[in-house]
Amino acid sequence: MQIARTVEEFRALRASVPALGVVPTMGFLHEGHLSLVRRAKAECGAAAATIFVNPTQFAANEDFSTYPRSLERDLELLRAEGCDFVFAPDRVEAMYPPGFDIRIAVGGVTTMLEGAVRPGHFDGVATVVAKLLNITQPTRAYFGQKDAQQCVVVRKLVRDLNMPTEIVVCPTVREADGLAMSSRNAYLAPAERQAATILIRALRAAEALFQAGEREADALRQAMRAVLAGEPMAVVEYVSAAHPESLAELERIGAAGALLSLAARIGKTRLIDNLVLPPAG
Ligand SMILES: Nc1ncnc2c1ncn2[C@@H]1O[C@H](COP(=O)(O)OP(=O)(O)OP(=O)(O)O)[C@@H](O)[C@H]1O
Ligand SMILES: CC(C)(CO)[C@@H](O)C(=O)[O-]
Ligand code: BAL
Repeated sequence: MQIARTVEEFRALRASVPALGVVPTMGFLHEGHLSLVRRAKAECGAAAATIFVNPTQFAANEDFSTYPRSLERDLELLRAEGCDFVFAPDRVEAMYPPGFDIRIAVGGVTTMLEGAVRPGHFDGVATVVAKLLNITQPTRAYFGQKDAQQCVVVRKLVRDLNMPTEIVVCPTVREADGLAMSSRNAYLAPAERQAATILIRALRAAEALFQAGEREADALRQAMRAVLAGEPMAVVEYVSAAHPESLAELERIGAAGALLSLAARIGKTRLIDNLVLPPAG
């Protein structure tokens, strides 16, 4: 596995393979990230991961400075997966040199859900993903369904800017008790870790209602809220039953299916999760 610490170093590595699958990450890797690397390697022949905790997607009150970091361990895990290349910029200035003055605002799909709670977050994500895709020039880039709105934003970014990379969205990898794997789970104290399963339990309650024939979106949102209310440690930020592409809140679940999603704080830790209700037929 070869490690590039600068854009120039990565470009030299990129030129050595015909096709490349790229997995953008912020590091502190877990099985969710590794599942993406495995798929990139299987589908493209060569795989690369990027590791960069991007300051521009964190608001001033968020956890940029405390975000967990573990480069040596991450590199070991990637090596064990047969990852070919890693782009891990050695300083923030490698991505944002003096005079850097561009922000990409993707528009409509960034205003709700995560975008409403984290203003400016998706400008930071879209800008850094555009840079990472330009730097790594992937045949395909792999993202996790856990960050569902991010997937919608990235697909739109690539489509609207005619970027020649195919975006692949991969299933959310979960712990045995259903908790979606996330680097931020490391913040949870043992009692909080237990309480955190309330997110997937709320989503599954709404999914079960849907499977039993319920099509009123309000009933599904209510079902999620009711389950979340049973966990005193959970402070709910939003629950949503939205159109899977426009992310607009639905009145009824129609032929397109729906994205059920939610965000809650457990103590100081902010967690998100979602489930997709499939399209009809
Ligand atoms: N449980 C998971 N299953 C599948 N993919 C995941 C999972 N968790 C994260 N990913 C994906 O890995 C990529 C990098 O995510 P990131 O480094 O932010 O990790 P994270 O665990 O989501 O961290 P955070 O705690 O910041 O949400 C993203 O495309 C993300 O959707
Ligand atoms: C896509 C990403 C690597 C951009 O910083 C980040 O938002 C993430 O890890 O999901
Ligand atoms: N996994 C999405 C990155 C973030 O929360 O900033």
